[in-house]
Amino acid sequence: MPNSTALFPVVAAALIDDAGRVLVQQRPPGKQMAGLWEFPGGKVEPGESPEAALVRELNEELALTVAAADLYPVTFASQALSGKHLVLLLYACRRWIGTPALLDAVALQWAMPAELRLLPMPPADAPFVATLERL
Ligand SMILES: Nc1nc2c([nH]c(=O)n2[C@@H]2O[C@H](COP(=O)(O)OP(=O)(O)OP(=O)(O)O)[C@@H](O)[C@H]2O)c(=O)[nH]1
Repeated sequence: MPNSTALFPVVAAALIDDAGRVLVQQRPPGKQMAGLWEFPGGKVEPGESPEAALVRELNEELALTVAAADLYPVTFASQALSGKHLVLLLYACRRWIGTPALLDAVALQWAMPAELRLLPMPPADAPFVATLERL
């Protein structure tokens, strides 16, 4: 019989500014992977499309207004995480309304993709950095 592992869908955005920098945020204490730098995003709720989830998360976490049509699929990661199986979908986004606000994370920073290599990030994100460097 095949193993049944619950899929855990998560969406994340590489917000890219005019200088080619990408926004990352630092996870707060008390959350899983606290202190690590990640792409803004979060879990896809039941009944939600990935794009709708990311539009919602960017508004909840950063107070940004983003159109689903401005989210471009880039790549994904697939790995076991805490007894479930994480499927992490990365989108690129170059258009949004507003200025990123610190509503959920402890810190935000804009970094060139090559600079992301210096930041501690969740294991699933490491291949994303190489992909963003090639974008
Ligand atoms: N947002 C985000 N989550 C990531 C990334 N990489 C990665 O492994 N994850 C994992 O994906 C999961 C996302 O959960 P989350 O806690 O951010 O989601 P959420 O905002 O919906 O959570 P909450 O409602 O519990 O606060 C976490 O286990 C997180 O560690 C990433 O780059 N961005």
